[in-house]
Amino acid sequence: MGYIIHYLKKLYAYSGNKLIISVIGMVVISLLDGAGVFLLLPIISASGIASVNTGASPIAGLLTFLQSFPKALGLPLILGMFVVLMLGQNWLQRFLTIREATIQQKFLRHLRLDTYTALMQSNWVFFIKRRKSDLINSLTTELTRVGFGTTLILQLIASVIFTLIQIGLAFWLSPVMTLFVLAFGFILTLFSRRFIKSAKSLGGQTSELSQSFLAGITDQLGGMKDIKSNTLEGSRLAWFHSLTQKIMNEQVDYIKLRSASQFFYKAASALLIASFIYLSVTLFHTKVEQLLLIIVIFSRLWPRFTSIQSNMEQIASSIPAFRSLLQLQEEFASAKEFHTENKQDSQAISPIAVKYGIECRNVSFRYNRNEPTYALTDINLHIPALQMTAIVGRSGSGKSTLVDIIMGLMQPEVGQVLIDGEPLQDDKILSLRKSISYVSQDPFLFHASIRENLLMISPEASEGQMWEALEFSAADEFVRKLPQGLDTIIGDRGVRFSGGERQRLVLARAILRKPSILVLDEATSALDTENEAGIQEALDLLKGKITLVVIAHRLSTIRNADQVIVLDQGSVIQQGDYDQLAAEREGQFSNLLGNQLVVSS
Ligand SMILES: Nc1ncnc2c1ncn2[C@@H]1O[C@H](COP(=O)(O)OP(=O)(O)OP(=O)(O)O)[C@@H](O)[C@H]1O
Repeated sequence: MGYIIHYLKKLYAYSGNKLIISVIGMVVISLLDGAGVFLLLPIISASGIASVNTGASPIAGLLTFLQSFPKALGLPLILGMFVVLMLGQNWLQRFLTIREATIQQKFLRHLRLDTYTALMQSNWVFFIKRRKSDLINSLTTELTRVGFGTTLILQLIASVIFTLIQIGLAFWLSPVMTLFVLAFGFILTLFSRRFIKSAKSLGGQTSELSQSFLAGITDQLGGMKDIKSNTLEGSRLAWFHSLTQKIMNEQVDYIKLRSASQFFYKAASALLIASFIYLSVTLFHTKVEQLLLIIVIFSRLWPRFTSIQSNMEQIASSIPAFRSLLQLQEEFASAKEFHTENKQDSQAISPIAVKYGIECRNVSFRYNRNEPTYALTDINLHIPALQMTAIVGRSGSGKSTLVDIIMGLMQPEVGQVLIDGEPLQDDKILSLRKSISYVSQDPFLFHASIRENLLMISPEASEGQMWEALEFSAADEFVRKLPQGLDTIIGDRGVRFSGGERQRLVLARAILRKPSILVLDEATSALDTENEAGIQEALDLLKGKITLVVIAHRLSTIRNADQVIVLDQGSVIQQGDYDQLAAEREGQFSNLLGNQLVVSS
């Protein structure tokens, strides 16, 4: 329940007085509806269908007033009042429906924006610990369920207000009968708790199943080539069969539950009305006009009772979604990377110009603090400004982890990173990030044109600057050959281009930003030797102008590095320039070099 109250408070904080006005509108509608019911008596009386004793009725005054009119005028007058009342009520209802829908949609958008902004502001560690598909599920399915749940709560509030006002009117007419009906309603509520509990548990299953469904589908679409080439279709289909069966069963169970509760309520209502009329006539000797009004009120009220019950079941089933979204938002809050108050603040932070260099002092890092294995242990190194530093080592030796720490994407568990002697923290991280261009092992391109991909990183770039960047990364030739040139749309994750072409496009994008630090993590691994040599020459021209950090498996690409750092099992085992390390016969570097010469010969 706490989760729901949290979102209701958010809704109130967001929509404020608009929500209060809506609630007041609901009260007015309920009162108008009640007034319409009360008018039934004068209608019956004035039409002469039945003789109604008006003496005991709370609206006796109105009846006496109407009786002062000639008979021919009385009925049209009262019917006219009835029509005006109903029109007013329905107009107000329409107005409120649109208003509520607008509040709800705006709130849903606000929720989406809030959540997505928090996601964007979370640190990198948050993302490496989370399954991507779980995040997608939370941002789509769960968030929509929360939005829908909030709508249901508003409907519930409307129903409760309507019910309370109608009960008040009924109480005014006949306290004894009303208490009788309320006692009956109370007993039913006790039974309804069972239904609500089951609905909540089914809602939990919905969350789990939709999470597994999305995770599986995302995995399989990502690995389709492996599935096809290794004939794994059968086992994947078996998984799909079993999961869809569970989803189907869960949905059917939910419908069964809801229809069972609806049946229970409707059966109870038939029983109630029968015993109610029987008791009214035999025991309480209720007057005809009172009985008539109470029957009308309760026959309208009972469906509301049922809809309250149904709303509560639906809300209960969406509680797990409320819970998971709230937990996610709490995780976002604790993973917030920068505590700059607003966009202007973060825009005001300018890129850093590294003068002397970046230093790692006694840096150790573990991905999981509950496990003993360190990805980096006691790293001490210096990356001089405006020079090229290469990081090499066997697969899994910690190269990417080291670069992530240097870029401030992850914080060391022990030790610190210093930029020109100052610790890398808070605003400094953002400053550093603004001066870095990073190209990863798996280059990412947006599903947009080449031009848009380039402009995304440097909106001011001219056509000439874009071609210059493409020339730098040896991509100009193949882009020129494309019929649409710069306006060619890059397919999903760049599938329209080969791995090497993608790498070159991403490199062009990185260089277009005019970074003062360029970090290349296996950024040329998919290139042929000719293209790689071209890029090598271009990088050599950057020496002395920007700080270059290059991770490379292919050691030929780092021949001109000013400094080479060799990592092994998370520790620096060698450090020096290329020729010096190549000359250390016992060192791992000459070993790696020897292996590559054997492979390439
Ligand atoms: N997200 C992660 N969670 C847990 N452990 C990780 C994670 N990423 C990397 N590791 C572990 O940290 C160690 C260093 O990994 P890292 O990716 O830095 O190595 P690398 O030298 O860049 O490897 P490669 O050359 O294969 O890219 C490895 O043992 C790896 O299993």
